Amino acid sequence: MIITDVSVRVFRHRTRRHSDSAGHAHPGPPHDVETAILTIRTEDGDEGHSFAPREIVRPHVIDKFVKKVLIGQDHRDRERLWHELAHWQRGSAAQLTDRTLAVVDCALWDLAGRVLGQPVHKLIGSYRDRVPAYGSIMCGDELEGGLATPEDYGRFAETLVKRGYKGIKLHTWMPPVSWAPDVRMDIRACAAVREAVGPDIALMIDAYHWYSRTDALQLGRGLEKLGFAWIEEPMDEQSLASYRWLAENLDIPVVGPESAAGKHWQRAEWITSGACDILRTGVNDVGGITPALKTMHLAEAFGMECEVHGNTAMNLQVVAASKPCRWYERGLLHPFLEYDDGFDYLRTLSDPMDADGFVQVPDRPGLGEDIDFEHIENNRVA
Ligand SMILES: O=C(O)[C@H](O)[C@@H](O)[C@@H](O)C(=O)NO
Ligand SMILES: [Mg+2]
Repeated sequence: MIITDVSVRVFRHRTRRHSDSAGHAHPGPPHDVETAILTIRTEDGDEGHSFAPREIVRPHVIDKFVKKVLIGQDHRDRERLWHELAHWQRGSAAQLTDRTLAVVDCALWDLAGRVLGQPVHKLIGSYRDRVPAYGSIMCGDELEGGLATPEDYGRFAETLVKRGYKGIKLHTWMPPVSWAPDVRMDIRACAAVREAVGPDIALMIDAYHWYSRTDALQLGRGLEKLGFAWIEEPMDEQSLASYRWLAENLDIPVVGPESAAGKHWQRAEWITSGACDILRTGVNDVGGITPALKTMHLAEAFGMECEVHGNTAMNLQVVAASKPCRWYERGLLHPFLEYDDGFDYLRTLSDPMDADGFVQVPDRPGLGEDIDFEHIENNRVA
């Protein structure tokens, strides 16, 4: 049970996803990227793993904070270890981020699942073994036949419905796209998708994240006419007052916060301030599975739904264990990319979706990732 080591391996893998200057993903030629795998090991030789960008688990962070809290401790004490690590954030000179808390917490949950031979959602106390997915489309671009026009979005949405999705979320155009942001273009893309898929598919938008209150209001009013299920992150989430104002002035549900700092404590403020109609959490956004579950319980206590940000095995485990959550966010998707090709360091998809739009939660132990350790060793860079 006692943790004896925390290690990081950095390896190279191929992808066609490229990040733009605002951090949003777009398709491009295949290229090599580096990813890290954090491993927590016990005296019994048991191991738990979780993936992260290499900077998130760089030696300074692992040696100065993570090892100090974890080494010599009982790996099953996730609640205490999470709080002890979180308390190091205040004095870390902003070096210990919620993302690092998340990768450590996920590796501890993975370890517990592997030791007991159970998927994480069964350890938590599962709610379901399969979850409905919405297709989360990448931000718009200026690629011929990509996501450059409202008609491109409409055509792609038709493809997603044929694939089985019963919900679709549009990330519309944002800088560095030369003419973005543009509320009218956002509404035109949403209208083209509604026209293409008909009234029975749930549609949502995740818009440019720095609109003014009046722009966000205009966008929301336009989406109400199209029967959209929610509007997400149309303004800077640091302004609670702006979201309270928007939620008061719109009928379409406002979802949030996704990127606002403060973990489940900040999400309590959004609920009590009336800043959202549907709450939002995400394992990487709030510091792990442990605080993501706390957020779910908050939402339930206030009679609210709570949607989970992002794909990946750890978010799927939270969705599977949570009644307040309606969807699994499967993406990001683009006409030029085949999402089901997965990653070359995982032997199988962590979130396989059937023709009816349901993702089957893997019954593999832990987070459920089918890790190809041979690929990792053969492509080690550190
Ligand atoms: O903002 C981003 O980097 C992406 O849009 C990403 O977070 C996306 O997954 C999202 O916002 N989903 O809700
Ligand atoms: Mg979002």
